[in-house]
Amino acid sequence: MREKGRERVFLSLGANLGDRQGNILQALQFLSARAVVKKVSSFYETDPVGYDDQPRFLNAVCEVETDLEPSGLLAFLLAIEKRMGRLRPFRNAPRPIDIDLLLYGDRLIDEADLVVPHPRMAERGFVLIPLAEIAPEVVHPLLDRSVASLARSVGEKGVDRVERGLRFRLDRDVQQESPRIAASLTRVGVTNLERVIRVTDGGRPTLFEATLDLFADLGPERSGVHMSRFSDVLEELAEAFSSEASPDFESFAERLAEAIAASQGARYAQVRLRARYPLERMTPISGRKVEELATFIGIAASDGTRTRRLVGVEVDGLTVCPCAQAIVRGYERQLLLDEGFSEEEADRILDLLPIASHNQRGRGTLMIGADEKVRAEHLVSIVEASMSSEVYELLKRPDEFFVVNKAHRNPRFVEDVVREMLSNVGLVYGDLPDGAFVLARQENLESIHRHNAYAERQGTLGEIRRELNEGIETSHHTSLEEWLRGDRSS
Ligand SMILES: Nc1ncnc2c1ncn2[C@@H]1O[C@H](COP(=O)(O)OP(=O)(O)OP(=O)(O)O)[C@@H](O)[C@H]1O
Ligand SMILES: Nc1nc2c(c(=O)[nH]1)N=C(CO)CN2
Repeated sequence: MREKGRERVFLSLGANLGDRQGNILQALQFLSARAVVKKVSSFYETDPVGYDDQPRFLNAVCEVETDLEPSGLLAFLLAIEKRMGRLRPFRNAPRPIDIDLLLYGDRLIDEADLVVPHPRMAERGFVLIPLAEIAPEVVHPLLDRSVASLARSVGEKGVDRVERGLRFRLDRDVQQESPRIAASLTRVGVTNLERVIRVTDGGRPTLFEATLDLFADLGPERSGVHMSRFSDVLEELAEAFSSEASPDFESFAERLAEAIAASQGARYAQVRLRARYPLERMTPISGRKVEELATFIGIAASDGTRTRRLVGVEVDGLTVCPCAQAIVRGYERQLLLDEGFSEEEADRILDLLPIASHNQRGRGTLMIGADEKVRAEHLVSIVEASMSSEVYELLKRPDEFFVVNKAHRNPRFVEDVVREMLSNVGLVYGDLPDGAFVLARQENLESIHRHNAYAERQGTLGEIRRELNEGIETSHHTSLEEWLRGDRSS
């Protein structure tokens, strides 16, 4: 957004010596050191005006925002020209770069070394045609005519729009050639692509810094995917999304997977997205509002006709080791017996008091794949309820005691946490079909070891329900990849 009262400033750039495109881009880069370049027109190849016996020009126009006053800006432009090797052997001589100040808001300046609007702009097609492209409605303050109208008057003769790019001949499309070894590949693509994406959460558009992995499959007959198309599709979609109502991370991933399948001509495309999401929470005892960040995960896969999607979360919590707690309890019981307490008294005392153990930060992951909408915020609560205790960024003393006490009353191994998650999912999502998918994972950063403890269950809700409700062990655990690729009716 333009700051209130800030004037729109337009510059023209021209070059007809050396690497003309490189020179204009270099000048724009230098300009960015003291101004914000808001818009740049296309590049135009133009007939020389004034002194004919010289090479054709490359011209462009840009709009900048700057806090430099006109005289300071002119000095800056001249300094850039000089820095880029501009000599002035005679008027209208060929030059690696020329930067003119066309318009500075509505200001009229007529000084010895600066005239604004630029005195010759209204008769120059190489200025007006690119200017009309980025600011047709702007009015020339002396002539009181719009740029579009001035451009129409001078016409486009001798001003030809050119594509930017390095000149090279693409004789071969290497990615489309046959590979030496004809094996198909399961997933090929880009990982760790970082982008700011916009999600309209409840009508309010919010920016998220997301990390994306984008994949397509590759047939045995093609040597490669089109890497650049992955991010092309992403940019287009990110733009389209900003104007749409209430999509979420999973639908972003879903549309992206569909667009990748189409753009790559792939039979299978997969998108994995992670973003940090702020959650408003309340501390347990002091009731203070705190904001916490959880990791939201969106995964989608498309075969061009059908798309499967998952929503997931990754949440940190606290787990207390049941094994160490049992050892401590046994030790304390003996101490009490040695002090003369009866067995009954010792057990009563130990039932009453919290028992020490080692505890650690655990990372729980829960993902659900279904056509039905599943809210990631709800999954956060399921994961937290499955550990010994949830954790908080900020705790007052009574809150701290609450967490420590709760955790020691609920000792859990990684296996317990995963099983709790499965049971809680069964409880909360009784209405989801058997074909829905669940991944529950817990990794504990053990405090008394250097290694981590890990447990995981993947499977369809049907498989999990058969075990939980009917006690029938399912020998096959449908994996995430299988579910994403396969038939959901299982
Ligand atoms: N609006 C303006 N933008 C840039 N330079 C200007 C402007 N008004 C006056 N000048 C003066 O013109 C001088 C010569 O400029 P320059 O050598 O770039 O001219 P040119 O590009 O060859 O010709 P033209 O001015 O017709 O584009 C600059 O040193 C500057 O002081
Ligand atoms: N086509 C074209 N002709 C010119 C140009 C220019 O940038 N493009 N600049 C000039 C002096 O500023 C003189 N003539």
